[in-house]
Amino acid sequence: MIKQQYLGQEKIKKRVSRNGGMGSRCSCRWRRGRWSLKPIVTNTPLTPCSEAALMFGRGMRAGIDRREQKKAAASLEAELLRKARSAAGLVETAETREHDRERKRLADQYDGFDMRIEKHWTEKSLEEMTERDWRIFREDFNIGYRGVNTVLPIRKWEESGLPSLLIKAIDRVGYKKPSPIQMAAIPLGLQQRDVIGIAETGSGKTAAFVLPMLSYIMRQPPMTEENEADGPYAVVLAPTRELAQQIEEETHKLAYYTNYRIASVVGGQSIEEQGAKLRKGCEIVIATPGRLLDCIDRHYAVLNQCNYVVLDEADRMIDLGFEPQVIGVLDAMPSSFLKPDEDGAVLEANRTYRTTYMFSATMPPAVERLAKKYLRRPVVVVIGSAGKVTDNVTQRVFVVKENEKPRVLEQEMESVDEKRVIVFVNTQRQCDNVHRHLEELGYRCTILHGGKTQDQREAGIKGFRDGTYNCLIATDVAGRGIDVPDVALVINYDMPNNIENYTHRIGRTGRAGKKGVAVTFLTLGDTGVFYDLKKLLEESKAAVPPELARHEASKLKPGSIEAKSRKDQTVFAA
Ligand SMILES: Nc1ncnc2c1ncn2[C@@H]1O[C@H](COP(=O)(O)OP(=O)(O)OP(=O)(O)O)[C@@H](O)[C@H]1O
Repeated sequence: MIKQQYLGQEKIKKRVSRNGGMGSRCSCRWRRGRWSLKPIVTNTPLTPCSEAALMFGRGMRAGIDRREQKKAAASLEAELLRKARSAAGLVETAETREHDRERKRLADQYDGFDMRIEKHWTEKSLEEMTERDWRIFREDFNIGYRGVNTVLPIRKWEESGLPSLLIKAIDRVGYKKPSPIQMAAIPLGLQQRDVIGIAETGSGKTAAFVLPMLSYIMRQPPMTEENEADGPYAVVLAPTRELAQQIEEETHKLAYYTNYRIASVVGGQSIEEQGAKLRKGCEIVIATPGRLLDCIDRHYAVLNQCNYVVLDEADRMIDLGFEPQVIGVLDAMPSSFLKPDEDGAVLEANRTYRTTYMFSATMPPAVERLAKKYLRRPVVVVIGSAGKVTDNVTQRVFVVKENEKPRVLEQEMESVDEKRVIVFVNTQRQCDNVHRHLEELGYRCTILHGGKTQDQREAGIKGFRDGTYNCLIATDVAGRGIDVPDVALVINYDMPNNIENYTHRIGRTGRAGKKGVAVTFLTLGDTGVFYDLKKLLEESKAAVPPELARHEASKLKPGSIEAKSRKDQTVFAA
C-alpha cells in the first residue's frame, strides 16, 4: 500500500466474477472410486435465487402473499416426500394418504390460528386475556415496570380484588375506572409488595396507596382497647401539612364504609392534643415526619404494630431535609416484619410483612438511596416517564426582565375572569408583593407560605377551594400534592430553582384528565435551570423561547465540563 502510494505502482484490479448465475456452486459426489464435481445451475434469470430455508418464525417471508408461499411450500414438501418414499422403495398406501391429509389439515389449522382476527382486550373476560393482550394493555396505558414483577395490573374496579366496602366507597366518590397508576400499583400493594410509584401530577397516586392500605387494615384484627396501645396499623408520611390533610380527606372518602379512625399529626397544631388523640387509638396516622418523630420521642406515639408505610412525595421530604426524621420513623417500626432480602425469596401468603410504598412524580438519587435501605425488592412502577409533565398542561415560557414581571402578570391575568389561578413565587416577601399588586387590580386573592400560622394557611386553602378567592399566591409550600379542582392557570412568577419543583408546580393544573395552562416568567438570573427547562420543554413538545434556546447555559448541563473546540483554545508559544 505504502509502495503503491509513493512509487505509483499500478493497482492490480481484482477480477470480479460476474456470474450471470451459472454454475457458481457444485455438487460433490464419490463416483466410481473418485470424487466428481457437477455444477448446480442456480441463479439463472429463470430460476429463483436459491434461498436459505427459514429456520425461525412461522417459515414465511414478510411482504409476500402467504397463500402463494404456502402453496409453493406444500408442493415442494409433497414432491420431496414422494421422492424419499420412492427412493426407499415404499409404495403409496391408504395409510400414507391419510397421514398426508392429516398433516395438511394441521398445517391449515395452524395458519388459520395465526391469521385469525383477535378480539381486543376490552372485549375479553379476565380468563381470556393472553400474554399479548396484557402487553397491549400495558402499552395502552403507558405502564412500565422495573424489578421482578409477577402481579398483573387491574383493568376495572370489579376485577381488582378489593373488599366490597372499598368498591362501594369508590363508587360513591365517582371514580368510574382506575387511573393507570392505580391499575398497576393497587394489585402490587394487595400482594404486600414494596412499590416505588412514579406517575405524573394529578394522576390519582393518593388512591393508589390508600386503597391497598385500607384493604391491608381490613385483614388485621379489629382495633380494641387491648391492642390500640400498640399504635396504628398504617402510617403515611407527607412533606407538608396541607398535603397530609389532603391525604386525610381522600382516606376519609375511601374509608367511608369502615369505621376506621384517622389521625393527622402535623406541625403548627398542639402536640398535646395530637398525643391525646393518638392515645385514644387509631388505625391510620397521616403525618409530617418531623412532628411524628416528636410524638414518638415524647412517647405520645408508638408504632409497634405498624406494617404499612407510605412515603408520599418522598423526594420533597428529602429536599426539605427530613431524611433523618423519615429514617427515625421507619426505625421505630418493628423490623421483625421486614420481608426477606434475598433474591428469589418467596413471600408466605398468610404472613404479614411490612409493605412500603414510595410515591412521587420525580425520583432523584437521594430517594433511591433511601429506597435501597428500606424497601425490599421493590417493583418500580413508572407511568409514562419519570419527571414528565402531563400532556394536559400547555406550557408557555416568557423570558423577561425582573421589572417587567408585574406588567406581564397583569396581561396574563386579563384572560382569567373567574377561573382559578395559582401564582407561584420563590420568597415570602415576593408573595406579599404580588398579593398586594393583584388585590389592587381587584382580584380575590389569598396567600399561602411558611410564614403564615397553620390556621391562616388552612383558611387560605379552604377559601381558595370553596371559591371565596379565585387566586392563590404561594411559595413551594403549595407546589406539591395540593389538589384543588379546576385550576385553569398556573403562573410561575418566579422560576423555581430546580426542574422537579417546576414539574410539580405546573401539575396543580391539568389534573384528573382536565386541561390547564402554565405560564413561566424566566429571567437571566435563572440560568441554573436553563438546561433542564429547555430539555423538558422539548420533551413535552412545548415552544422553547429563542432567548432560552440560544443561551449558552441551556446547551450544557450545569457542572459538566465543556470540551473546548481547538480553535477556541489558546496555545502559548514558549
Ligand atoms: N380513578 C379516578 N377517577 C377519577 N378521578 C380520580 C381517580 N383517582 C383520583 N382521582 C381524582 O384525581 C385528582 C388527583 O388525584 P391525586 O391528588 O391523588 O393525584 P396525585 O397523582 O397524587 O397528584 P400530585 O402528584 O400532584 O400529588 C383528585 O381530585 C382525585 O379525586
